Amino acid sequence: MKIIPVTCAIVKFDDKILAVQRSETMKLPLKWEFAGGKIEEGETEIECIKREISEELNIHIEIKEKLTPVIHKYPDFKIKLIPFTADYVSGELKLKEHSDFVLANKQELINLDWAEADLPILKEFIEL
Ligand SMILES: Nc1nc2c([nH]c(=O)n2[C@@H]2O[C@H](COP(=O)(O)OP(=O)(O)OP(=O)(O)O)[C@@H](O)[C@H]2O)c(=O)[nH]1
Repeated sequence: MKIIPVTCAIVKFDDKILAVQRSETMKLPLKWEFAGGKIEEGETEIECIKREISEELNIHIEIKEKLTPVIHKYPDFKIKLIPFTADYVSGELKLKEHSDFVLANKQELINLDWAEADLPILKEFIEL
Protein backbone atom coordinates (compact mmCIF):
# COMPACT_ATOMS: atom_id res chain seq x y z
CA MET A 1 0.00 0.00 0.00
CA LYS A 2 1.28 3.50 -0.90
CA ILE A 3 2.48 5.58 2.06
CA ILE A 4 1.04 9.12 2.06
CA PRO A 5 3.41 11.68 3.65
CA VAL A 6 1.55 14.06 5.95
CA THR A 7 2.98 16.84 8.14
CA CYS A 8 1.42 18.09 11.37
CA ALA A 9 2.24 20.81 13.89
CA ILE A 10 2.00 20.88 17.67
CA VAL A 11 1.41 24.62 17.93
CA LYS A 12 2.03 26.39 21.23
CA PHE A 13 0.05 29.51 22.20
CA ASP A 14 1.82 30.75 25.36
CA ASP A 15 1.52 27.69 27.65
CA LYS A 16 -1.34 25.95 25.76
CA ILE A 17 -1.26 23.55 22.82
CA LEU A 18 -3.62 23.64 19.86
CA ALA A 19 -5.56 20.49 18.93
CA VAL A 20 -8.20 20.44 16.18
CA GLN A 21 -11.18 18.16 15.60
CA ARG A 22 -11.86 16.67 12.16
CA SER A 23 -15.34 17.38 10.81
CA GLU A 24 -18.03 14.76 10.27
CA THR A 25 -17.42 14.76 6.52
CA MET A 26 -13.62 14.26 6.66
CA LYS A 27 -11.82 10.93 6.87
CA LEU A 28 -11.53 9.83 10.54
CA PRO A 29 -14.63 11.93 11.41
CA LEU A 30 -14.60 13.80 14.73
CA LYS A 31 -11.16 12.51 15.69
CA TRP A 32 -8.72 15.01 17.21
CA GLU A 33 -5.42 15.70 15.48
CA PHE A 34 -2.64 18.23 15.10
CA ALA A 35 -3.36 20.51 12.14
CA GLY A 36 -1.46 19.75 8.94
CA GLY A 37 -1.89 17.82 5.72
CA LYS A 38 -0.42 16.01 2.75
CA ILE A 39 2.91 17.06 1.24
CA GLU A 40 2.44 18.34 -2.31
CA GLU A 41 4.71 17.68 -5.28
CA GLY A 42 8.00 19.63 -5.03
CA GLU A 43 7.29 20.89 -1.52
CA THR A 44 9.58 20.49 1.52
CA GLU A 45 8.16 19.26 4.83
CA ILE A 46 8.56 22.72 6.35
CA GLU A 47 6.91 24.46 3.37
CA CYS A 48 4.05 21.97 3.64
CA ILE A 49 3.35 22.47 7.33
CA LYS A 50 3.49 26.27 7.07
CA ARG A 51 1.13 26.23 4.07
CA GLU A 52 -1.32 23.82 5.69
CA ILE A 53 -1.46 25.82 8.93
CA SER A 54 -2.06 29.01 7.00
CA GLU A 55 -4.77 27.39 4.82
CA GLU A 56 -6.56 25.53 7.61
CA LEU A 57 -6.23 27.97 10.49
CA ASN A 58 -5.37 31.38 8.99
CA ILE A 59 -2.32 31.77 11.27
CA HIS A 60 1.46 31.94 10.90
CA ILE A 61 3.78 29.78 12.97
CA GLU A 62 7.49 29.44 13.67
CA ILE A 63 8.78 25.87 13.48
CA LYS A 64 10.86 24.82 16.48
CA GLU A 65 11.71 21.12 16.35
CA LYS A 66 11.02 17.99 14.30
CA LEU A 67 9.77 15.03 16.35
CA THR A 68 9.83 11.36 15.33
CA PRO A 69 7.75 10.48 12.23
CA VAL A 70 5.16 7.73 12.63
CA ILE A 71 4.12 5.25 9.97
CA HIS A 72 0.56 4.15 10.62
CA LYS A 73 -1.74 1.85 8.67
CA TYR A 74 -5.46 2.57 8.84
CA PRO A 75 -7.80 -0.06 7.32
CA ASP A 76 -7.89 1.69 3.90
CA PHE A 77 -4.76 3.88 3.76
CA LYS A 78 -1.29 4.25 5.18
CA ILE A 79 0.41 7.48 6.23
CA LYS A 80 3.80 8.72 7.36
CA LEU A 81 2.92 11.45 9.84
CA ILE A 82 5.78 13.94 10.28
CA PRO A 83 5.38 16.08 13.42
CA PHE A 84 6.87 19.48 14.25
CA THR A 85 6.63 21.59 17.36
CA ALA A 86 5.92 25.24 16.61
CA ASP A 87 5.07 28.59 18.21
CA TYR A 88 2.12 30.74 17.19
CA VAL A 89 3.38 33.98 15.62
CA SER A 90 0.46 35.95 14.15
CA GLY A 91 -3.02 35.95 12.64
CA GLU A 92 -6.52 35.46 13.98
CA LEU A 93 -7.29 31.77 14.38
CA LYS A 94 -10.18 30.77 12.07
CA LEU A 95 -11.16 27.16 11.39
CA LYS A 96 -11.45 26.62 7.63
CA GLU A 97 -11.95 22.84 7.60
CA HIS A 98 -12.15 21.51 11.15
CA SER A 99 -15.24 21.41 13.33
CA ASP A 100 -13.65 22.50 16.60
CA PHE A 101 -10.40 23.34 18.38
CA VAL A 102 -9.05 23.46 21.92
CA LEU A 103 -6.11 25.19 23.54
CA ALA A 104 -5.17 22.60 26.12
CA ASN A 105 -2.51 21.68 28.65
CA LYS A 106 -0.80 18.29 28.42
CA GLN A 107 -3.29 16.55 30.73
CA GLU A 108 -6.26 17.88 28.76
CA LEU A 109 -4.66 16.72 25.50
CA ILE A 110 -4.42 13.14 26.77
CA ASN A 111 -8.19 13.02 27.33
CA LEU A 112 -9.14 13.78 23.69
CA ASP A 113 -10.23 11.08 21.22
CA TRP A 114 -7.16 11.13 18.91
CA ALA A 115 -6.59 9.81 15.40
CA GLU A 116 -4.61 6.63 16.05
CA ALA A 117 -1.49 7.76 14.17
CA ASP A 118 -1.12 10.69 16.58
CA LEU A 119 -0.85 8.61 19.74
CA PRO A 120 2.94 7.93 19.59
CA ILE A 121 3.49 11.60 18.71
CA LEU A 122 1.39 12.76 21.63
CA LYS A 123 3.36 10.44 23.93
CA GLU A 124 6.72 11.75 22.70
CA PHE A 125 5.54 15.35 23.10
CA ILE A 126 4.15 14.81 26.61
CA GLU A 127 7.48 13.34 27.70
CA LEU A 128 9.59 16.22 26.27
N1 LIG B 1 -3.36 16.75 9.21
C1 LIG B 1 -3.33 15.65 9.92
N2 LIG B 1 -3.73 14.50 9.33
C2 LIG B 1 -3.70 13.39 10.09
C3 LIG B 1 -3.26 13.40 11.44
N3 LIG B 1 -3.35 12.15 11.96
C4 LIG B 1 -3.84 11.35 10.96
O1 LIG B 1 -4.06 10.15 11.04
N4 LIG B 1 -4.03 12.11 9.80
C5 LIG B 1 -4.53 11.61 8.52
O2 LIG B 1 -3.70 12.01 7.45
C6 LIG B 1 -4.46 12.19 6.24
C7 LIG B 1 -4.09 13.47 5.51
O3 LIG B 1 -4.58 14.58 6.16
P1 LIG B 1 -5.52 15.77 5.56
O4 LIG B 1 -6.85 15.26 5.11
O5 LIG B 1 -5.48 16.81 6.62
O6 LIG B 1 -4.67 16.26 4.32
P2 LIG B 1 -5.03 17.31 3.18
O7 LIG B 1 -5.83 18.43 3.76
O8 LIG B 1 -3.74 17.65 2.49
O9 LIG B 1 -5.90 16.36 2.26
P3 LIG B 1 -7.01 16.57 1.16
O10 LIG B 1 -6.61 17.75 0.36
O11 LIG B 1 -6.99 15.25 0.43
O12 LIG B 1 -8.29 16.74 1.96
C8 LIG B 1 -5.91 12.17 6.64
O13 LIG B 1 -6.48 10.97 6.18
C9 LIG B 1 -5.89 12.19 8.16
O14 LIG B 1 -6.92 11.41 8.64
C10 LIG B 1 -2.84 14.63 12.03
O15 LIG B 1 -2.46 14.74 13.20
N5 LIG B 1 -2.90 15.72 11.22
